Amino acid sequence: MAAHEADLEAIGLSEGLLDAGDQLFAREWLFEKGVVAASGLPVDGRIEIAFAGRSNVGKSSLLNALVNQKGLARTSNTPGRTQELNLFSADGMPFRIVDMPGYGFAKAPLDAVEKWNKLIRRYLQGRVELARVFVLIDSRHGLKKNDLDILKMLDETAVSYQIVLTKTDKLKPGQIERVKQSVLDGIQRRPAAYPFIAVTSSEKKQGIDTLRGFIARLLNDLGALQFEAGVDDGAGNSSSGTSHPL
Ligand SMILES: Nc1nc2c(ncn2[C@@H]2O[C@H](COP(=O)(O)OP(=O)(O)OP(=O)(O)O)[C@@H](O)[C@H]2O)c(=O)[nH]1
Ligand SMILES: [Mg+2]
Repeated sequence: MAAHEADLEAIGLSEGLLDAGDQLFAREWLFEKGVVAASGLPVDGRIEIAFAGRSNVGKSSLLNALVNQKGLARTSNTPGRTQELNLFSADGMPFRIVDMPGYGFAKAPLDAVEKWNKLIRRYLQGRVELARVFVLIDSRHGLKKNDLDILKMLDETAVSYQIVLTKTDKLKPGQIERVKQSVLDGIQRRPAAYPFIAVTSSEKKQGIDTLRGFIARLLNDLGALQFEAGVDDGAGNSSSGTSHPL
């Protein structure tokens, strides 16, 4: 097995899953709707994958990098840009992506921030369609108290989540390794945490293909999609390339 394949397998991925992930996001993704209260959420049963994190951590930017469409989700230097649950979908895809308002400090009136916090908690705790939360952590800051509060809540409600370090273009490789290790220590023994930290930069488009691969794996594991992307074994038999348990 090539070193690259072994590296992928170690994190639960494969070439087939990376290809499948690329295919998912080669389509045109569209803004579907903005929701200010849980009662406004769709009832079509489609799987949801949400981006959560402190204000300004880079949720909307990461979503744009994922779908490879620059201005799809609105981004801003001012914390508190995303103020609703913004739903994005693509034709023929059995899942949608949800860009969430941030928690923590925001340049917005206190009552607005409280309303978002309520909406965030309500959504993360009570949405059966929610299959995975990517919890974004700014690589310069690491896990903070309000991140830990969210992780605890997700553990208690058994919503599967995965940590994504953002803005790693702002750090040196050694610094990235240190924050990655400290975050990994912080999620040890957390029941709902996926045991791998994704290292990304939306600015430099780093780690985005890995993230797509994780989404492909999730959909495959849920039985929502079966990928054709195959790995030929040399004898003319093609395996799915998606059958790598952790
Ligand atoms: N250097 C760098 N800057 C980034 C990266 N991702 C996002 N940013 C910047 O960080 C700021 C916040 O990005 P957003 O994507 O709006 O963050 P958000 O988490 O959606 O913010 P809220 O919606 O306000 O909670 C913007 O100025 C982005 O340009 C990155 O990978 N590298
Ligand atoms: Mg945003």
